[in-house]
Amino acid sequence: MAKVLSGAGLRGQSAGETALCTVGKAAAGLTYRGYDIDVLAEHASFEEVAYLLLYGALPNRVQLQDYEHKLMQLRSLPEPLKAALELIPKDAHPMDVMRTGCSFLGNLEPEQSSEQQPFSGQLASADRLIATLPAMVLYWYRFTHDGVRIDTQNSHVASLAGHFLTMLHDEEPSALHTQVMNVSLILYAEHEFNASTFTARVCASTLSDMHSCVTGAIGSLRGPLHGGANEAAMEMIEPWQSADEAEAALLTKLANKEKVMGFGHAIYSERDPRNDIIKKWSKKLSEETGDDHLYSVSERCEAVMWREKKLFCNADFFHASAYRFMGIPTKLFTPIFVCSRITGWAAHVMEQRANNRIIRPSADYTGPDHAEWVAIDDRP
Ligand SMILES: CC(=O)SCCNC(=O)CCNC(=O)[C@H](O)C(C)(C)COP(=O)(O)OP(=O)(O)OC[C@H]1O[C@@H](n2cnc3c(N)ncnc32)[C@H](O)[C@@H]1OP(=O)(O)O
Ligand SMILES: O=C([O-])CC(=O)C(=O)O
Repeated sequence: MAKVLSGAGLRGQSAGETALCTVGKAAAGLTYRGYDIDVLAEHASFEEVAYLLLYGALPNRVQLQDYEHKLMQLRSLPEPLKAALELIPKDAHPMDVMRTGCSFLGNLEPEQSSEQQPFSGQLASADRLIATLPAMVLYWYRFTHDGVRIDTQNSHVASLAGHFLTMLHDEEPSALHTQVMNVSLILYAEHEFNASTFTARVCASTLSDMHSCVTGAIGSLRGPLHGGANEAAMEMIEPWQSADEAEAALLTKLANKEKVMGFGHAIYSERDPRNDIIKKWSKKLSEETGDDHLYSVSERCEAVMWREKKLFCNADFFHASAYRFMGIPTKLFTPIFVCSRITGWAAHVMEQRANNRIIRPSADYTGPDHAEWVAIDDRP
């Protein structure tokens, strides 16, 4: 399943060790701490997966209840953070809001660390970010778009999946929507040395703080070649009213050598194991909402891309339609990825710190051998 990897972008080079995740390994595929992604998506809650990644093992019933309770208690945003979020303009991108929110929280509640106990507060900071990142983006979104100041504590909704949708829609989601959101958060939680996680690890390797690592990672996730692809995929498919229209438009894109967002992967060669899972849920939501074209447009895109280019849907493509069926605005798609991947990022930061050496690769120099100094007045 893994590609033959070579060339630029550090592709195919091991940049360190991890016990958190396998991606594209023969006979292993995608696993979190040894647990298969299909099994986790079928049986686990996002909170269980977060606990597994951060605390090292699946929680028992009491540990899970305690953890859920703890995350619920941590949901409130400090007043100065709310005030800062209210200053961010409505047309800002929500990923930039999250980047600022994370960084601002780092000023208000810096990660605890001392000479005697370096990074003693790392788990507390990670849990606080898991609990507040959904609130940060939705507090800002609802304030700037709907003129309301939402209650981010939301103490009657236990799951983070339900909490997110409740803050967005002002009503508790259906069991189906809570389940799909829960699965989505599990699928996005962790993926080895992807670009944003590697950003976090590089930052951690300088012995920087958790909020700096996560702020940097949010910036890396934002781009359309990484997490931003779920939004770009939605923007692409949204105007297409039928599968035939989608096929014609896609063929034109390919003829023009355009990149098609939501397809291809740096590591997987034939399939992204997360796609089958989210695709199944997208289909279910399409049936539930009475959708008459978005799912069939998406399916046709998948067929055309495979037929023409042997390119397959990555995790992002069917997330686009699934989120749309749940009434989630496109610009909140990548922020949901953040709400999930914070678990993987924080686990990697802690893993890097536990066996650290500053990450500092070399470069192949391609500039001039020797340049003669020219006085400023003599320069062309
Ligand atoms: C959750 C995630 O972050 S998953 C990734 C989300 N990103 C996207 O969906 C963006 C679209 N996809 C891409 O840009 C790429 O497939 C990436 C960034 C994911 C991986 O990049 P790479 O590892 O460099 O891709 P790879 O080496 O397989 O590319 C091989 C060829 O296929 C082409 N290709 C790869 N993906 C696509 C695509 N989505 N559309 C069109 N052509 C593509 C490349 O342009 C390249 O062609 P070339 O050799 O003529 O230059
Ligand atoms: O692994 C990657 O390069 C990108 C990806 O799918 C992820 O981060 O989930």
